[in-house]
Amino acid sequence: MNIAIASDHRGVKIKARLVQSLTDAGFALFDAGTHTEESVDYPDLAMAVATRVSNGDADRGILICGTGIGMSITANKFRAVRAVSCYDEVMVEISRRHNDANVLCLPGDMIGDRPIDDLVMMWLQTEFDGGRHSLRLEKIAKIENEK
Ligand SMILES: O=C(CO)[C@H](O)[C@H](O)[C@H](O)COP(=O)(O)O
Repeated sequence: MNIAIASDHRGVKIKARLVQSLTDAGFALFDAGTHTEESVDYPDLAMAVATRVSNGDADRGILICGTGIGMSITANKFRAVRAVSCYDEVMVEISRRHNDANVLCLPGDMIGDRPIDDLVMMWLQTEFDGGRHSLRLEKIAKIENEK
């Protein structure tokens, strides 16, 4: 699985930890930055990841800002991107099983030093349920195509 990852200055430490653990776990990662705590604008980083997910260069995207909200607002502007902003276990799992979410946006300010690897791994490994949920995703795609 190819994963594109990026953060703004508020998520840069968590991104560094995730890059290490996901690489150790054998995932192919494209790290779009940022690499320092110097202030940057989250739309630039979200665009770098969402473009790759949208055009198929990445299977999944992971974005981290202070809340995850700015990243998800931006990423959802891109065709075929289904970005979710959550880090509670149930929400993360359902975002895969029901919504086939392909971009996970995490809140760096709330995570702090807490371990996040298991949650991200669960998101990466949980399959989409399909069935009735596929029909709903088709409706979302139709809205996107008719815009
Ligand atoms: O997009 C956000 C809020 O929804 C993120 O939390 C950003 O990281 C935040 O807005 C950046 O704010 P800063 O004061 O410039 O660090």
